[in-house]
Amino acid sequence: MTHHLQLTQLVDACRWIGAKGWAPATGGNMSVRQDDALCWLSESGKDKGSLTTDDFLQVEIATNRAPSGRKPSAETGLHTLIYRLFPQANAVLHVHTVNATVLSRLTKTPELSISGFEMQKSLSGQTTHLDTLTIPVFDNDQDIDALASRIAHYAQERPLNYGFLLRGHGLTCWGRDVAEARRHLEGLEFLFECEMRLRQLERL
Ligand SMILES: CSCCC(=O)C(=O)COP(=O)(O)O
Ligand SMILES: [Zn+2]
Repeated sequence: MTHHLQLTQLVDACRWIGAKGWAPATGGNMSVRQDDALCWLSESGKDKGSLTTDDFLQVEIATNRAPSGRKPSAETGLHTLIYRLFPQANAVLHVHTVNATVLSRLTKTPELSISGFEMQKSLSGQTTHLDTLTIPVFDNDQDIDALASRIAHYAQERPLNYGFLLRGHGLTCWGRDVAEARRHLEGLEFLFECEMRLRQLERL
């Protein structure tokens, strides 16, 4: 599928994310890969629920530079890191959901473990609720280069699939195309909601 079609699908995904309330107050950023060298990233500071194709900027994956001179997302360095680390990743979605924000703060350890849910199978490669899903949780950082280095270091040591949490900040996830990235986002968010509700009820 050409990147033009993927960009149209990404715009649809952004509207869906906005309607879900997962990108409040300009939070979140989204991208698709064009090829090995370039991706299209949302412009910084815009309401991500009402973007058009004109609100996406071409960015060099190797350098984070935007040839247009316009300002791509403040979190450009995380998108390009994912495209460098995972050649099969072609779409990246970053959202500020309440569940991701709160659960990442409740998780004091470097990883969130989730098991026992049928919906784990919404994530590619997962075949049973009996497996334990491991989602890394990285401390948030305003220094995106430093944050990207920590994530790259983690990926050298441990499997990094589907996505990661940024503590007190949100979820970044990806897929082979926009449809898979959307499914991973919806599946992970469902699992986070279940985990949150279970924890609340278990404290009663
Ligand atoms: C009020 S959102 C704070 C910045 C952020 O975390 C985000 O996801 C949006 O930043 P961008 O530069 O992509 O608009
Ligand atoms: Zn963010």
